[in-house]
Amino acid sequence: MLPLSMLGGTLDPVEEALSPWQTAIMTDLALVWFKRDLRCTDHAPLAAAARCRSAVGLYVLEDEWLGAPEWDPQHWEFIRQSLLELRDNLAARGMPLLLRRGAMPLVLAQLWRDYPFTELLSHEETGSAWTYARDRRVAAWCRERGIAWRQWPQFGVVRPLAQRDGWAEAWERFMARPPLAAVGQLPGTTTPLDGGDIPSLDALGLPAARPIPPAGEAAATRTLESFIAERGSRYLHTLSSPLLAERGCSRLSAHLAYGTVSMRQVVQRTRQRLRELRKEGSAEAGERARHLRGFLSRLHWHCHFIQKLEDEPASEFHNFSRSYDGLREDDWSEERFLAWAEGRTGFPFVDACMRCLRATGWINFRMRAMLVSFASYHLWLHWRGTGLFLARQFLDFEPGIHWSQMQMQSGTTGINTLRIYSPNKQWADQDPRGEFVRRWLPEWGSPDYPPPIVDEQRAARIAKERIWARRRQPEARAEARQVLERHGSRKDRSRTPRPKAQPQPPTTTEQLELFAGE
Ligand SMILES: Cc1cc2nc3c(=O)[nH]c(=O)nc-3n(C[C@H](O)[C@H](O)[C@H](O)COP(=O)(O)OP(=O)(O)OC[C@H]3O[C@@H](n4cnc5c(N)ncnc54)[C@H](O)[C@@H]3O)c2cc1C
Repeated sequence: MLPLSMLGGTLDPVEEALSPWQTAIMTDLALVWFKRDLRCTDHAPLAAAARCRSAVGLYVLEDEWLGAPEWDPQHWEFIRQSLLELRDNLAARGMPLLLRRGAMPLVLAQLWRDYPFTELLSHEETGSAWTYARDRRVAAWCRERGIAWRQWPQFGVVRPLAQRDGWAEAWERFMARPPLAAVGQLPGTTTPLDGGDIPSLDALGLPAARPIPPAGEAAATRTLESFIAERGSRYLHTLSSPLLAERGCSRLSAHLAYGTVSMRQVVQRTRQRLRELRKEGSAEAGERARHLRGFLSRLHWHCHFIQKLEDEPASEFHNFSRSYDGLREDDWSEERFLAWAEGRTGFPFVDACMRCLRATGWINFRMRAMLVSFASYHLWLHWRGTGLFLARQFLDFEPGIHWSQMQMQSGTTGINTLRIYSPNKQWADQDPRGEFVRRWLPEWGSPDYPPPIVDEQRAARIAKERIWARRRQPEARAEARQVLERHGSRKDRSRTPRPKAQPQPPTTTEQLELFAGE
């Protein structure tokens, strides 16, 4: 695999990613492999394909993905709708988009017989373990045939990253570069190739998906524009409430996860709006800008979290801090898990959040954190099992963010502030009139609604004691420093090394914020 990093420098990103000999052979047959980058704009592989003698697009519906434990029908439905639009957009530019189903690299081998491509062009992918393994197979297959596989980063994720220092500066350089305009004309091919159907779930014999929001590049642009122009004007005030966040958050996560918009487009559009607001100069403009700056910092987090999985792929399966191994592994209870997953724990706000998520495929950050905190602390369930279930519920499943967040909210990173959310305090804060609970939990207050599955105070206290027992150990403290060195944001670092007195566990179970500042 060629280590092509576009971070840094001032050249055109496509040229910059290619050495002179590579540029010289760009007159050959190219195959653009679309993965989680279903767009025409700011797409480096497509821009490179525009310079080739012939180019064809490919999307592979992989059997391995369909069988993965994190897969859900809604994921394919979003991709399918995006592909339908992408195929039209590429056809208008003269390039066919082929759809194939099967295993990689077998699909490539079959296609290569009819269309002997010399270049495979794609974005880098930081995905689940099976995608790393598949990419290694594809790389070997390409190498054996002398096919050049060129990959470009699509976020501010650096491959390979020697160390975290300087990462934020690299992110900034990447985001500051002008997005690549949508290519005007693509070379296409004269070889007759079967386009292949973009199959519905029904045609695949798979269960129907829950309703999803509009997919594709045009919908991503509309969503971004409505947020920047109007919906985001009170962003920070709406973030935490499941009632307000639905409209007040950007709702771009699925678009970012499937690449129907690039992170750089979102960052630059936000910055453009910030410049306009600065020119306006009014107090109202200043307030709007404050909210958009809060949004901008979350875009940075997106890549910060994905970088963790890029640097430590095993974090999908193992605790970031191995000192926490064995903490919950033997305590899985299918009964507690099902009560949580089906929204019948007897904690109305937890259950309403779960029902909302299951119906819509989305819920805001704070409620995701509360759902995981409740499962990991009060129900003492291991994050891997609950994380797979949530991955299926989230339309926006993004492995790098997901597994890092699952571990953060379960207290196994060793470096983050631990929060045990009190479900009842969250309810009082975020849904004081009970509107959200009534909407999603119609049986609440009736005899059909179950009593609490656990004693909240007691369960939180026991969880706290168990975590503290680990966290206090010298090995855990030593390991935390290593995790911080490898994965920590350098902003965190300025808060971290303060020598502190031995901390004492708090006595309240309200929104426990343990180890703040570690
Ligand atoms: C346990 C858990 C699992 C999560 N799993 C995912 C996931 O699989 N995919 C995913 O996209 N987000 C995940 N998040 C982060 C966050 O909840 C969602 O990104 C956000 O709710 C999506 O809605 P939005 O696009 O309207 O967000 P906005 O608030 O409008 O944020 C804009 C974008 O910034 C990024 N972002 C926002 N918050 C975070 C965060 N805390 N960490 C990293 N990036 C962030 C996302 O790309 C998001 O689309 C998870 C959070 C938790 C607590």
